Amino acid sequence: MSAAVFSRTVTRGDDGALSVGGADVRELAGAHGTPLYVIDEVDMRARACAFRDEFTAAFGRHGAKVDVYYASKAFLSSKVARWMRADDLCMDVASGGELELALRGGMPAARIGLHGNNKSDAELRRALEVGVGRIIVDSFTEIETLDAIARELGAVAPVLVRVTTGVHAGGHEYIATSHEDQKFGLSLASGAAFEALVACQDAEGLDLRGIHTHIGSQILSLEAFQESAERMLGLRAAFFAELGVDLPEVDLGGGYAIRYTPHGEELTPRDAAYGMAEAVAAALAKVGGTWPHLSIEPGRAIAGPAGMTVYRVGVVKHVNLDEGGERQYVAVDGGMSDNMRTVTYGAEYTATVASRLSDAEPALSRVVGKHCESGDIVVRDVDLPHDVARGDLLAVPATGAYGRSMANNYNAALRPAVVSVRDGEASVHIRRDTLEDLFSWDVAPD
Ligand SMILES: Cc1ncc(COP(=O)(O)O)c(C=O)c1O
Ligand SMILES: N[C@@H](CCCC[NH3+])C(=O)O
Repeated sequence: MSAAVFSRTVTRGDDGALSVGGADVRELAGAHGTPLYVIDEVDMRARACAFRDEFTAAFGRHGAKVDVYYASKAFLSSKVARWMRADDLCMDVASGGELELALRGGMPAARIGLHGNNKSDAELRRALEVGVGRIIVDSFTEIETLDAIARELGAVAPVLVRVTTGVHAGGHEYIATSHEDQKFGLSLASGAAFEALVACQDAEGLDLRGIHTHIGSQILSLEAFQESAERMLGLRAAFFAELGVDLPEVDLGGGYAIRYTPHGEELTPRDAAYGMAEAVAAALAKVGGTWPHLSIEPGRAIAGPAGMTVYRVGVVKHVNLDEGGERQYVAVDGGMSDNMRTVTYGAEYTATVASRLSDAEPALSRVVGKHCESGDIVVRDVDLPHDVARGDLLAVPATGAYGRSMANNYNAALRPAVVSVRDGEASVHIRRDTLEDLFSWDVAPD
């Protein structure tokens, strides 16, 4: 078993079966069906608390405050919102739907930040009506629109301006978000970010609280975060120099890398916290300014390692390779409908037989789904025992983030359930789609 990749309560029993949170995966699969996303509650909440505590301690040494906003796009259910509220985190939502789920779970609106590069009028209005703590404005159009809606409602919208710092970082082009040529934010280099700050400062319906940046996702390098912190504080210092306004808040986004495979690497909350606190201290020493109230937005690093997907093996094929040798194709009962990350970003995962021990020879294997695409791959390369067979359970670790939240109904697939486990008890967060769900979306002919 790839112990380093599975969540902290995962163990393998004498009969070879995995258990998580004190529950046997065979029983979980029997009770809830497969594919099944299983969240280790202890692990996920420990990760959330580690970000909270390490950042509080690292920035506290400088007398500064930090809030941790869990980036709910990684995985959201109202139960998760309840955990985050109980563990004193705040929450980042990226749509009206995520906002409603966060509120449903009891997350106080004042602890919610609303993101989005193209928020609708209805989303902005709703955010103001419920009183979200911050709206991260992403364009001049949004600044104008939000100002108008706020004034119409007799409200003042607390805003941060999303800044594109030009730092290129992230595990894949599609998840890098702070280089110039992409859709998010307002450019630091072109002066658009500065101009947006002035526009927010001048708008009667807006209360300019500060600046935000998110450089990308699955980032290992502290240097990228350090560079972005320095550029952000430089912008804040320039704004102070020109307008005499000391922006109180700076949000440095999420993006901390996790380990997906035994040879993968991660950026731990501790290394991230102390690295970033030192970076902010160094930047302030260089560009000047008071310590702002900081915030960060980890998503993947809280939810990802805490989750696994349990599949049932259906068909196993052995295929000859051009270069010699063979590959074992292990087809499971899900695929690109429950894990879009392999096909979208070429993401790497690992897998293990979860229902028994095997002393068969390892075989070069590829775990594939049941969809009508040859790119429907869950795990591109992994050693699995040569006797893996129909009926076995397979567990793929580190699928807690961007698994269920990016799941889809391709080939009219029924999206899997999500359960969390703790002390042997399972709790359903999201139930499996049913045929009735499919029929309810389909408008049948008269
Ligand atoms: C604005 C913003 N904040 C936070 C995140 C969370 O990123 P991650 O899950 O990599 O921590 C994202 C997604 O990349 C994002 O777009
Ligand atoms: N969905 C992406 C991360 C992008 C997050 C949102 N900015 C992933 O699975 O890696």
